Amino acid sequence: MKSRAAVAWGPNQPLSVEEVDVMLPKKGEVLIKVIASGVCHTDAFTLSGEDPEGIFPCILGHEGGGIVEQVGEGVTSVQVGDHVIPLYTPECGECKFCLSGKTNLCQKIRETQGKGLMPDGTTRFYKDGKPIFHYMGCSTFSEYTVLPEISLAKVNKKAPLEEVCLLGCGVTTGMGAVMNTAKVEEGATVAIFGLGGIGLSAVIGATMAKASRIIVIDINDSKFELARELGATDCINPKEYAKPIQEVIVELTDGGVDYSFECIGNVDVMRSALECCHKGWGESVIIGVAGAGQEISTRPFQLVTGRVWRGTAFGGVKGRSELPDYVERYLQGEFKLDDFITHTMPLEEINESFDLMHAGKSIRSVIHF
Ligand SMILES: NC(=O)c1ccc[n+]([C@@H]2O[C@H](COP(=O)([O-])OP(=O)(O)OC[C@H]3O[C@@H](n4cnc5c(N)ncnc54)[C@H](O)[C@@H]3O)[C@@H](O)[C@H]2O)c1
Ligand SMILES: [Zn+2]
Ligand SMILES: [Zn+2]
Repeated sequence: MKSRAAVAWGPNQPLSVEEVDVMLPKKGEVLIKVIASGVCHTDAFTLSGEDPEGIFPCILGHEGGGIVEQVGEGVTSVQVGDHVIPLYTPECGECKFCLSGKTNLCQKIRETQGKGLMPDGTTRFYKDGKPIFHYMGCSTFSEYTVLPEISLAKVNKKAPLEEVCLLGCGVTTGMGAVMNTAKVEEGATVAIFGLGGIGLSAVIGATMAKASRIIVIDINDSKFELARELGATDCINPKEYAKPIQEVIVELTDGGVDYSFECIGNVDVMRSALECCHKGWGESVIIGVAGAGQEISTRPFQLVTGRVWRGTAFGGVKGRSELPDYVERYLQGEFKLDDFITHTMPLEEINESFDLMHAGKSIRSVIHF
């Protein structure tokens, strides 16, 4: 079938909105009509050519909300008309990782997904007979897209897909990192580096966890107003200090914070985030994705003296079994999503969303199909 899609023909080129052919879903696959998709920094990262897994041409987008249009052979967990959120971290429920109960990193289709292909090793997108690759198993910058059944979370139809699409990546990642990965407890002190969609969601998570102090750090002052509204208690711009920002935070907090979160993808900031943690117990969680080949460093003594360094993908959330509950909590008013949506636009204007992101003017742009 025909579909409008924003095709990334190569790194560092604007996306090209055109008509592509989408093949019908095969065994275990589902065709969905995408209603809305957020634009995440990870899309920009891949488009920049810095992502070692980036394969072109591809259709980017991984923060979507859609409606099941057609199911392939053997699909039983979703049916036509169901509202779904695509998952770049699937949940098969039967691989070693799913069965461990210790991680959300299902590996069932990892190999083919990383190559931009469906589990059978082929693609469902073509242009003039030429294959176009999938992206993160989602490719939500297309009006129609095909996903494996295990990569779909079925959610409450009452939730507006134009908003809960953000739960497909950014908001869940930030909130989950705080509540699931770090398990921030009431009264804890928290530092959050970077106030994009991820960092601001971490602020929401910290507020929900009743952290006593939420220190946010960004080089763009314009991010502070919303951060404060969401519960940040101290806003710090590192540009205003001559000394390393970790020293500033350690002084401010009588020895360091209980938890810190890096939501930028900058390895130097990752070091600051670890070193602003309290001796003996402080934990730092890396969320940001650094460029290919980059490495983190610190003095091992930082860890010997009790600090913990860890990372998280998709906030540690198991998509099929746990994401629907995030949607319910949103519907019950526990947190808002419209605060994050600074811009909406049709697919035809998608390149503008990348410009806004690079200029630091947006938190999230959402594409409406
Ligand atoms: N681990 C995961 O599962 C996961 C999921 C989604 C996104 N990510 C990654 O998280 C990161 C953040 O994504 P986003 O969409 O929120 O990005 P974004 O670009 O919207 O926000 C980044 C923020 O960091 C600030 N910043 C940049 N350099 C800084 C510095 N040196 N010190 C302080 N602040 C600085 C920017 O001003 C901006 O406000 C990206 O690296 C993205 O790839 C990870
Ligand atoms: Zn993302
Ligand atoms: Zn699995």
